[in-house]
Amino acid sequence: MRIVVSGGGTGGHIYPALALIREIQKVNKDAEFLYIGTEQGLEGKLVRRENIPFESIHITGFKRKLSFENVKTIYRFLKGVSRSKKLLKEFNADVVIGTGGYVCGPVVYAAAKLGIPSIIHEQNSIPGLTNKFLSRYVDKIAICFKEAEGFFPKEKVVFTGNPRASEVLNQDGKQGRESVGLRLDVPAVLIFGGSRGARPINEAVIKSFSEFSGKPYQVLYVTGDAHFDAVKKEVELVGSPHNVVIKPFVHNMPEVLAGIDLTVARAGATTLAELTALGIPSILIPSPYVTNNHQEKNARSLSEHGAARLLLEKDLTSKRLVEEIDKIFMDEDLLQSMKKSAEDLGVRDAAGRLYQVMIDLAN
Ligand SMILES: CC(=O)N[C@H]1[C@@H](OP(=O)(O)OP(=O)(O)OC[C@H]2O[C@@H](n3ccc(=O)[nH]c3=O)[C@H](O)[C@@H]2O)O[C@H](CO)[C@@H](O)[C@@H]1O
Repeated sequence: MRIVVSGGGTGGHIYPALALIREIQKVNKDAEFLYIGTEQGLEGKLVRRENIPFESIHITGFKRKLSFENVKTIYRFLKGVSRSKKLLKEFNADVVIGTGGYVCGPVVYAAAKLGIPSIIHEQNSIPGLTNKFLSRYVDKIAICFKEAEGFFPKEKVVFTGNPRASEVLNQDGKQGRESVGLRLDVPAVLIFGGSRGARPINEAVIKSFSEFSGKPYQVLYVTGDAHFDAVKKEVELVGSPHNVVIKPFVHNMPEVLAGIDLTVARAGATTLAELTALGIPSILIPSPYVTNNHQEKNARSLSEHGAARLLLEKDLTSKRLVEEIDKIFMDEDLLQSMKKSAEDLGVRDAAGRLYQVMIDLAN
């Protein structure tokens, strides 16, 4: 099968695409892949690291306000469609899947216009602009939250879950801990703000450093690549406790997650798919800066089930952050019940389900 995958901008769209590719490679040695992304997004870097054939197109997103930029965006979209058509024909694609981000717009639209079977994968509980637009043209829409169903034509929707949930399974947590310098004998909390890091979380974490120093747990704090230098400067001023490990980005997240007892994170949909697949309790601080506040809705679907505790950014202080972590670590019953509730929500066979949708369509 010749498969074109497109998805970009942030890790939340790219990691599900990569997970899907890796899972298909395991079961179908003859499958061939072409990834179409942009040069500006994280995908150029992440996909090339995996030695997957990569082609790029130039595209930007629509501004919600009326502006001349939107005229340029329409022009880039049309140019992107024509380049995508050329790439799809040259590659002779059997099926095309978009996992989100602006770049999927022209690629998946071009596939639909050429009559190539097409799918979009919506990770979130509320879809973004690109997927809403594409839903009119594609053959199937794979979703990860039941709440997303109502936004799409009913007959096209299929619940698959997020392929990243399958990829994080069966990893070696001991190796994960050792790879980032965490001790093996003390509980560990991972704190990170999505694939790009989040300044409000960074600010609260740095202010918590003095409190962390006496705690019976250790902290793996991932700042996000772009924030690392600024954080390092501030940390030099306040000093870093011996039980806090600081990293700009973690490339082996599946392995690291396998060694983690509790997570503090934004509520990006792919992160949530990983946490539920592994049954990791979490404190979720949804980003209020995303379309239709979709992260809060993502987060509530876990917190209402007892799998996570919700901490809104407006209530985030260093004191509250440490209190929330302590509350869970000091109460073994709470920790275990959150673990179990998270596990109940995991869709661990998501990659296989999504691949099956692709096979059915291509045939
Ligand atoms: C600001 C924004 O628009 N965020 C969106 C983006 O989030 P974002 O890109 O942050 O996506 P997620 O939180 O869903 O996923 C992050 C991914 O990056 C990985 N990771 C993260 C940090 C790190 O150091 N190493 C690493 O590998 C995580 O394990 C996960 O696989 O896409 C998500 C999925 O559509 C959306 O729900 C989010 O609202």
